[in-house]
Amino acid sequence: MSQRVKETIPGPRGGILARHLTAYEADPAGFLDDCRRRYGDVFRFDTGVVVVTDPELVTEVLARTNRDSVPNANPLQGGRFPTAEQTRRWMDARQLAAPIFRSAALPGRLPVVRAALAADLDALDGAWFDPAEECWAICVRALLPLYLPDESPALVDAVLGSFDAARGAAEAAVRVPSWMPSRLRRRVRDADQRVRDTLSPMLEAPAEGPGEGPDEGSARTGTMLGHIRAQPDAVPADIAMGAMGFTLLGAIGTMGAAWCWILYHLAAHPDAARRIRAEAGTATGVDDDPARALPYTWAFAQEVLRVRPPAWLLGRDAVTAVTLGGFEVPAGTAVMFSPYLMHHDERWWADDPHRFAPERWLDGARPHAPGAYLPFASGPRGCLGSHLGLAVLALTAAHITTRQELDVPELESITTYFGPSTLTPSGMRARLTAR
Ligand code: HEM
Repeated sequence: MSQRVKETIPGPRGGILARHLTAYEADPAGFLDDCRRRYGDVFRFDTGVVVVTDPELVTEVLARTNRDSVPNANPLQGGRFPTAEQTRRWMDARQLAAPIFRSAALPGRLPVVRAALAADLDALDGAWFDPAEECWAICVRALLPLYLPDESPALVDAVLGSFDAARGAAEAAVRVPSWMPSRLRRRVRDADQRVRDTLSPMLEAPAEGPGEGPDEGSARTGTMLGHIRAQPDAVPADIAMGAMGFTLLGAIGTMGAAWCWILYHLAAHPDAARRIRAEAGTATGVDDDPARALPYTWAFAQEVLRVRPPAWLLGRDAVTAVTLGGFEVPAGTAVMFSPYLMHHDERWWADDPHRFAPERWLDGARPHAPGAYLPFASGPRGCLGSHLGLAVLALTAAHITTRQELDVPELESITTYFGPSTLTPSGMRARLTAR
């Protein structure tokens, strides 16, 4: 990499987007890939927006998050950067929540997740549904037993409401980032408040009953609520709220979208589905170590996240000027990167990245250049629940193939929607019927 700081980042004057919005919207990934071929691995995309497509540089940006960049500013907060104090408190909440999601903690937790998932999948029996509508609630209900000892329809509703409001606002923000209508802002704020109002009494109530006392707060088996209560020092309310509410909210969009793509690829690759069925039908120790007990199913989930990474476009906002690949990137620039693009770039993959091939993950060797597989991002703000997320996807594939028949008609007419926050299948109908 050249150490020389070049003066301008390549790309047309004034940026690409203003004059090519229609072409971009028609095929966002193809358009970005075309820019990459034309301008190189660092190109100027729009005023104040730079796209980076080299995995080494992307890894560098992600590793420096919280130091010289922050995750993209939220237009709902007027596009302001979080303050250093806000970031510090979120990192405290992350740290508090982390033991619940660690892979070593899965054996104690996976049975409840699996049971919740199975109940929802079985409840769909015989009905036609659009996975891109059902997936969010299914994921919240699958994760909720990790948070609370009892069911809480009120929290499920509040979390889904908040997620829905944020998603609606993200769609609108694509076109009106700087003057987000106040109606949308209010809707998001109200929905967010409902989550807080639902969670606050739970966090404030004295511990009582099974699953809530300090004994149940063990990092191995307890719920997030028990874990927070078991802390030796009282946890400040905003940090408890972050660990309880915002980790759950952070999971839904990506988990839900990935869940849809699992169904799609099971239907699109019947040979893979048969192999998963055979593996899951005889597997033992799934709750202890699903990656080891279900190696092919796990590889299938990894491959689904490769071909359809839900977070297909991510970014960081530079809070200080940075040098990237020899270019000077001024403070305030949004540095974007696309896991989707990197996952399909022949330069970074040992075998044809355009082929759906779970086997590429099986022989233990990494099938890609370092940093080229990023479904969970990386660095200090990477995904907190990556192992759990993969486990939920593998368990979904295992349950469906062993217990249900999956029908997805007209596969060829299903398209990929490159949304502002996630990648989802569009025009998909599915039916699960008990075997
Ligand atoms: C297959 C499922 C999942 C995928 C593909 C996924 C993907 C991601 C990605 C790409 C990010 C980084 C976003 C960025 O860099 O701006 C992220 C962040 C996050 N994820 Fe996941 N995720 C999944 C499941 C989960 C689960 C199960 C949880 C926990 C219950 C979770 C909790 C979080 C949280 C809290 C963050 C925010 C991290 C921060 O800002 O510090 N995710 N996820």
